[in-house]
Amino acid sequence: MRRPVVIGLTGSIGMGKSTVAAMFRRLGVPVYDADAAVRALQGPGGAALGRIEAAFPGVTGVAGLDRAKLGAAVFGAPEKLRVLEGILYPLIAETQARFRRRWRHKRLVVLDVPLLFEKGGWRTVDMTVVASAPARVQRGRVLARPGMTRDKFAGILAQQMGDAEKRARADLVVETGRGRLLTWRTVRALVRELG
Ligand SMILES: CC(C)(COP(=O)(O)OP(=O)(O)OC[C@H]1O[C@@H](n2cnc3c(N)ncnc32)[C@H](O)[C@@H]1O)[C@@H](O)C(=O)NCCC(=O)NCCS
Ligand SMILES: Nc1ncnc2c1ncn2[C@@H]1O[C@H](COP(=O)(O)OP(=O)(O)OP(=O)(O)O)[C@@H](O)[C@H]1O
Repeated sequence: MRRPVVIGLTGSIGMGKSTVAAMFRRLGVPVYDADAAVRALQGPGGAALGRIEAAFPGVTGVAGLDRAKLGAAVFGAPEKLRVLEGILYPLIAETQARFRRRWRHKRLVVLDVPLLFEKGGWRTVDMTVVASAPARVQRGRVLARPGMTRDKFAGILAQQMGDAEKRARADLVVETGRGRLLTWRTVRALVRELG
C-alpha cells in the first residue's frame, strides 16, 4: 500500500494558517494540529505536567498549566525555552507518529505546525505549504485580537522566521490576503491533485 503524501502547513502569526487547515479538513483531509497537541499535553491531567512542574516549580495547578506564567519564564530566556522544548518535543513526536499511523491508508494528510521551518519538521514532510498575506493585512488581523498589543506582536514576530524566508522555502504559498474564495480554490486544487 502506498503511504500518504504528507503536507507540512505553516505560516506566521495571523497569516491564516488555521483557516487554511480548516479548509483541508472540510475537504476530508486529516489534519494534525501541533498547537492542540501541545495544549493537550499541558492541560488538566496532561502527560507533560509533572515534568514541567519539576523543571519550573509553581507553574502548574489543578487547571493544568498557567501558560502566561510559563511564557513569562521562558520567552526571553533561550536556555529555559530549550528545557521546555526538551520535555515537550519527544511527547509531541509520539502524538504525531500516532496520527501518521492512524491515517496511513489515506492518500493525503496535513501536519499543521507553526514552527515547521524553525524546528526541522520540514525535513519529515513531502511538501511544505505556507499561508501568507501582506504584512499590513497580517498586522490588522493580529492587532484586532483581544489582548494583543503592538509590543506583544513585535515580540512574537521577532521570535519567528520572517514571512519572506518562509515564502522562499515553501513548495507552495497559499495567499490569504485576497479573499477567501481564492484561498479555497487554491486549497481545493491542491487536494484534487494530490488527494
Ligand atoms: C511557553 C508556552 C506555554 C506559552 O504559551 P502562550 O499561550 O502564552 O503562547 P503561545 O503558545 O500562543 O506562543 C506565543 C508565540 O510564541 C511562539 N512560540 C511558542 N513556542 C515557541 C518556541 N519553542 N520557539 C519559538 N517560538 C515559540 C508561538 O509560535 C507563538 O507565535 C507555550 O508557547 C509552549 O509551551 N511553548 C513550547 C512548545 C512549542 O514549541 N510550541 C510551538 C508550536 S508546536
Ligand atoms: N482568505 C483568507 N484565508 C485565511 N484567513 C482569512 C482569509 N480572509 C480573511 N481571513 C481571516 O484572517 C484571520 C487569520 O486567522 P487564522 O487564525 O487563520 O491565522 P493563523 O495564521 O492561524 O494565526 P495564528 O498563528 O496567530 O493562530 C482570521 O480572522 C480569518 O478569518
